[in-house]
Amino acid sequence: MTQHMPGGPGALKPPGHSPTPDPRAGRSAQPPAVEVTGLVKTFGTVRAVDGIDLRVAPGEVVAFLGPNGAGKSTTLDIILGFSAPDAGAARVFGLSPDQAARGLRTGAILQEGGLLPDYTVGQTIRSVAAMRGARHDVPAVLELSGISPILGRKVAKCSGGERQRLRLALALLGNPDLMVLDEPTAGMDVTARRSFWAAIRERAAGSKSVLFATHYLQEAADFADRIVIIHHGRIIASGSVDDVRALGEGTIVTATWPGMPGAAALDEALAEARASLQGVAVRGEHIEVRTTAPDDVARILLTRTPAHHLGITALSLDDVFADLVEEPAPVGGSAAPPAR
Ligand SMILES: Nc1ncnc2c1ncn2[C@@H]1O[C@H](COP(=O)(O)OP(=O)(O)OP(=O)(O)O)[C@@H](O)[C@H]1O
Repeated sequence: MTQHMPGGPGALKPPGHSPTPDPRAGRSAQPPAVEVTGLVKTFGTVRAVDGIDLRVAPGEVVAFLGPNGAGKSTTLDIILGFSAPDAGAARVFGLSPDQAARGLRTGAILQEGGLLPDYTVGQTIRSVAAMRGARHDVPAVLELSGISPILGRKVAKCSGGERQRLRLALALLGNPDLMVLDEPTAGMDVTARRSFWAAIRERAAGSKSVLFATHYLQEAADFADRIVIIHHGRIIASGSVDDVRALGEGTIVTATWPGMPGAAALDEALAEARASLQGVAVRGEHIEVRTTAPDDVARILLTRTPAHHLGITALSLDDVFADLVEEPAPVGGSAAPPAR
């Protein structure tokens, strides 16, 4: 299933160091923050990226979602100039990825590496700031990243979440126009994740572009203007959270069935609505039915079975994501087989 939908980019403001920003200029007047066309990258027999076209507008925040091995990091590495594609091209603000990186227009958080274990956090920040010509930005970045309390700590002694915070500080240095973040909050607890995104938001504030890969669907829903789903090296869906959610077919009906005798009883009760059923799950007395005819299922449950406490909810983003990447989509996470 391949679905593409128009994106919903955030408000456009000219990048901070545009020489003569023209307030009348529309988004089309500037080159896209990212423009990737026909990108292909293979590793031996693995086609990691298989023809990706992607555009990120100035000021747009885009989440890259996909299962393990989908090709997210490979694509981001090409956009950052760390590796070259076998076919296709990537441009960043109209420049080659290398030129954009050298001109300090991009900042990045990568999944691994890049930190020297014997340096302290403070030494790391100061030396990268010096390399990027961004010493003036250090106080603001310290404040934004909330890393001041651990400036004297050796990187080797930092927890996973603290290292991610340090990577955030490094990515922010020099106030780049595009931040490319590869699973930036992996290993962070919920509070740290929230303050991480608060810092990115404060820096980005509608004028910077952010392209981030994540496995947290809620994070994508909360922070991105647009979600791009990649699978087997191809984009299979792109749009706002609502656009992506709308790709899912069906509705979830939940209820409590006192003394539930087993899935066969539910199957039998719903025989009349069988054609509409996409999955059923029974956990103790709790039942969940995924269906394209929620009203019929609700009526049957309430009038012909002991079921009560009925609820009808839309599919979650997780359900839709699971459908799109063709993994089994058990209703409500149960391993019960579909009722069809
Ligand atoms: N340097 C490499 N050498 C060989 N194969 C590679 C290399 N880099 C990536 N791959 C393969 O390319 C495919 C895509 O990998 P990639 O890291 O881009 O996926 P991903 O979507 O970022 O996955 P994850 O969510 O697990 O980080 C995988 O099959 C991976 O094993």
